[in-house]
Amino acid sequence: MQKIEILVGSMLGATEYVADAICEKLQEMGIPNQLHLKPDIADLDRTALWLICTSTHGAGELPDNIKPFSKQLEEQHFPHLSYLLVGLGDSSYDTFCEGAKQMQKDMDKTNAELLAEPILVDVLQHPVPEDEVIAWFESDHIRNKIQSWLQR
Ligand SMILES: Cc1cc2nc3c(=O)[nH]c(=O)nc-3n(C[C@H](O)[C@H](O)[C@H](O)COP(=O)(O)O)c2cc1C
Repeated sequence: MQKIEILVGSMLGATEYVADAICEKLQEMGIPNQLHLKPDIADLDRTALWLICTSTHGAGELPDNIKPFSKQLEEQHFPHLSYLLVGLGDSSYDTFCEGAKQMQKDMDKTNAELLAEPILVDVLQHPVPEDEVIAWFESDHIRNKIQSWLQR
């Protein structure tokens, strides 16, 4: 069966909580999945759907644990790969969710297909970001996208 690879970029753990919540949801749905807390191209299944969850740190930078993966993407070509993107950030920074936006640019360059509009969660408005992300994940729009990907 098709699987979902969950890639996490997190500095302080908030995005990891979000990824854990998605993992639980996928378990309930009976969809095989794997969590990657230190994403590395060599460990990832390229036939899987990738769900990339990342926060932003520094001045609009990716978290340290996912920076090497972003670098690895420079040499990749993924014309058959699909992915979803979840960003966490704080709107008091003028570099709101730049990490997730950077990740989207990196993935775009590989020719991977972004399956749906990314969700960018403002932790200032939503102190429990996993609630927002799970609502997005369970929306008809995202469920339908995942179901049609699974049936490909
Ligand atoms: C030192 C520091 C720098 C940050 N810089 C940004 C930023 O440039 N843009 C943004 O949208 N959020 C920024 N944030 C907010 C984090 O992205 C937000 O708190 C997020 O929930 C952290 O998730 P994590 O615990 O998974 O790393 C920053 C937070 C800290 C502590």
